[in-house]
Amino acid sequence: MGGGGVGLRLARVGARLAATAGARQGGSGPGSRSLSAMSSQSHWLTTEERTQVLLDLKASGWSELGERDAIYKEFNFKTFNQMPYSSEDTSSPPSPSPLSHPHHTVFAAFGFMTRVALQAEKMNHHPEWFNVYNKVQITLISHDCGGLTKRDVKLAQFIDKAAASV
Ligand SMILES: C[C@H](O)[C@H](O)[C@H]1CNC2=NC(N)=NC(=O)C2=N1
Repeated sequence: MGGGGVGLRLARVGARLAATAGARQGGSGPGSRSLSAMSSQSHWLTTEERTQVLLDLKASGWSELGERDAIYKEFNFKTFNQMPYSSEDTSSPPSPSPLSHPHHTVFAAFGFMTRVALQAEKMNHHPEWFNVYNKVQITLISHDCGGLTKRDVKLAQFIDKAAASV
């Protein structure tokens, strides 16, 4: 997918300028930026940072969404990472073996999503995602900023690590 087009780029620049203008306002009376605006502003990427991280993220399978300033990636799990019986259980595994069970991929996707969900809670930054069986589609965007920020990059990097360790 392309870079989002001129309209989106202009919207992004507009959002940044608005954030900067808010920051310049300062003060504590009405019209000054809120605490959340202050913290979200610090999450914006510089143009240089953005170029570099997007290169890295695209190399690992993320793409920019056309309609919003967000990134997207689809994960398909094939490996089995979670036994549907206790690992302490010394009895023989259920038959047929979970390794050959068509649903083993569902457990892998669940394990992955659980890790990501815990990290998202820790960061107070949450993915938009869709899961069916072994497929997980993820969109990352900072809703409060209306675009891609450092928080999305950090979460994307965590997600890639979590997927690799399933
Ligand atoms: C109230 C709460 O802090 C906010 O809704 C947080 C939660 N998680 C979030 N996640 C994302 N991706 N964007 C946000 O703006 C966001 N805001």
